Amino acid sequence: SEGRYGGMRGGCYSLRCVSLRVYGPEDSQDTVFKEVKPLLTSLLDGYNVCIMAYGQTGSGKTHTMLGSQQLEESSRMQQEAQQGIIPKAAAELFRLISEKPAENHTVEVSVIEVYNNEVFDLLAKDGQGNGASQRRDVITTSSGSSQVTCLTHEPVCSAAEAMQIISRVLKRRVHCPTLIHTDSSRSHLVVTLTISSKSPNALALGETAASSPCASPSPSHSPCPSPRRSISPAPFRTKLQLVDLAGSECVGMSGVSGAALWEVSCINRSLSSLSDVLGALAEHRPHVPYRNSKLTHLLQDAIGGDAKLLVMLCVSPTQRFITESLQSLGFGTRARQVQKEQPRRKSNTLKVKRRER
Ligand SMILES: Nc1ncnc2c1ncn2[C@@H]1O[C@H](COP(=O)(O)OP(=O)(O)OP(=O)(O)O)[C@@H](O)[C@H]1O
Repeated sequence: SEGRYGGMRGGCYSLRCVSLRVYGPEDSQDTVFKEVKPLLTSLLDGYNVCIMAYGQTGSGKTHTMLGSQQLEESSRMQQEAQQGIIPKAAAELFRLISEKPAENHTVEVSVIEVYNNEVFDLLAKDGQGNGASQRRDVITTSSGSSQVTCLTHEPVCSAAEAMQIISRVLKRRVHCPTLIHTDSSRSHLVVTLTISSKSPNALALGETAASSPCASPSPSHSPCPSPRRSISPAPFRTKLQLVDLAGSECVGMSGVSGAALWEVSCINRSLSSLSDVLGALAEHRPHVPYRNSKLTHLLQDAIGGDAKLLVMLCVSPTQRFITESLQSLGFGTRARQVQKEQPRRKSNTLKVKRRER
């Protein structure tokens, strides 16, 4: 098979591993999504969920997470079949919500890019109200969780609306052609769907959700700089984090230079920090170096916290990339060695805390 992925169409060029399962080139996006789907039910049951795609540059992470973007002339059904995990998960989430009592759940979307070890809010607007990504800080709150300050959250009432917003800002994500991949993403992308669920018995202790975002369509912002404590009844919130990591790459093979070389070095360093964090968690080390990179600080709760985490490994089937493939499989092995604490239900957590008061 060919050694380059960039620009090739029609076939499948990656192996995608979900949990202990391996998907080959003949497996469709729908088949892969079937594995992911049951996790989404957990969101409405009160759990945080994170789905992350990891692999070398050009191995199919964006294809897996977002899907094919070159299908303008194909039918709606073909387009839907080619969608990746993000649009399919958004559709499934709203389908699940439609089965629940009306107006019990509201959804907000936020989109973050981690580029050159800086966090950018892709939904931010400038002083004139025009879309312009803004740099943000990641902080650790008093409860020990990580939070992006002043992050823009846009309320959405359907999967189509969520995808419209995401597609609009994806144009701002940094791309650069390399010898391996003509449209290579140079940043990590984190799309978050935050679900606020009404729970009449719950008292908010820390995070409070914006009230009925669809009734008031203006974007809200996360607390700036730290969350306020409230004792008024409030919905509990769960997060679906969908992460398309930038690809690990060997500088010699990608043939980049100048500013692009600095990008590669930032990508490789942040991915190696992610691997170090997994190593520290797997070995139960007392110190986990979350703060060694913005990426790991940002994803701290998903990697080491109480979220349900699914890592999708994208691996090239070609012999030319055997070293990179082994490195990716090593990353997957580390991820599997992490004994995460039992995922915690947000609704239960609030009720337990309430009883303790
Ligand atoms: N399973 C697949 N089926 C069909 N096409 C695929 C598949 N996996 C990857 N491709 C194609 O291969 C090319 C590279 O894939 P993609 O952009 O997803 O790589 P990537 O891992 O996100 O790369 P980078 O890290 O450099 O951004 C794209 O043209 C994509 O459509």
